[in-house]
Amino acid sequence: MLHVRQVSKIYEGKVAYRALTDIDLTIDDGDFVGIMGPSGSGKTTLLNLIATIDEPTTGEILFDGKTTNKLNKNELAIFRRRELGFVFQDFNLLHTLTVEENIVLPLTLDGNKVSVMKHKVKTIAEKLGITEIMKKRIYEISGGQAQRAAIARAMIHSPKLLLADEPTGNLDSKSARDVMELLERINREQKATMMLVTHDAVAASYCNRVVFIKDGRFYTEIHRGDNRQTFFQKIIDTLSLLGGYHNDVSTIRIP
Ligand SMILES: Nc1ncnc2c1ncn2[C@@H]1O[C@H](COP(=O)(O)OP(=O)(O)OP(=O)(O)O)[C@@H](O)[C@H]1O
Repeated sequence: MLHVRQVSKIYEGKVAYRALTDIDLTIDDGDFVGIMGPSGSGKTTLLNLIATIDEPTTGEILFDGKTTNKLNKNELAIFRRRELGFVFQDFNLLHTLTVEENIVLPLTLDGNKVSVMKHKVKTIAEKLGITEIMKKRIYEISGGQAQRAAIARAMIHSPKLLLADEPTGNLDSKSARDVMELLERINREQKATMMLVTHDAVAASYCNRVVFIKDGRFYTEIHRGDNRQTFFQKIIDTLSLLGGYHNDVSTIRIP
């Protein structure tokens, strides 16, 4: 589905900064990929390039065979709205709207029929276990519920790829686990393809594989297999080899 080919990113400025160098990454349909690396290693840069929020300096990104960095502004807007779903650390929900209004927003923007929207909202709310909070406003719900609502909003148009940037970063460990279990279930049951950037080894252990980057370059990749506990341990071991993670390791959550 997604091919990142020899992608490099240099931020131009008074002093040019090379954030990514020769990154290759393939994401197949139904994959659940975690991206980890020390602070400043280029994770968000990579996510932004895949999300078409920013363009690579060299290299190309192919989505279903199409080079996304060659699309014009209009095509990009449609591509982002139809093919991608986004989940952020701070949820990015509109506080004065209800959960339901937030979730339906992407469909409203795309001019869907009211009856179709109602049906989709109901179905996704049931799937994500948030039916009882649909009429509440965002400031009335917990962080964990807000992230579920954000996932519902990101998934309502059945995107081909769901991108998440630190989706558990603002959650306590119980809510973080609930959110990751939810993402894992959506990945398994709906074969939804997902990529998430995280500092959290527990969150990463729910992925099928984790790609590590260091100083903007590919470092290594590990696969989950059957046992999440063993995978968690492998992630911790890789992070300690990677270095630059001292602060994070000291506050790491126990799975
Ligand atoms: N718009 C920009 N202009 C210049 N430099 C930038 C820009 N965005 C990011 N950088 C630099 O590129 C490097 C990679 O940043 P990036 O945000 O991708 O790292 P990260 O791995 O996501 O870090 P963190 O885990 O702290 O979020 C950093 O050194 C950052 O300062």
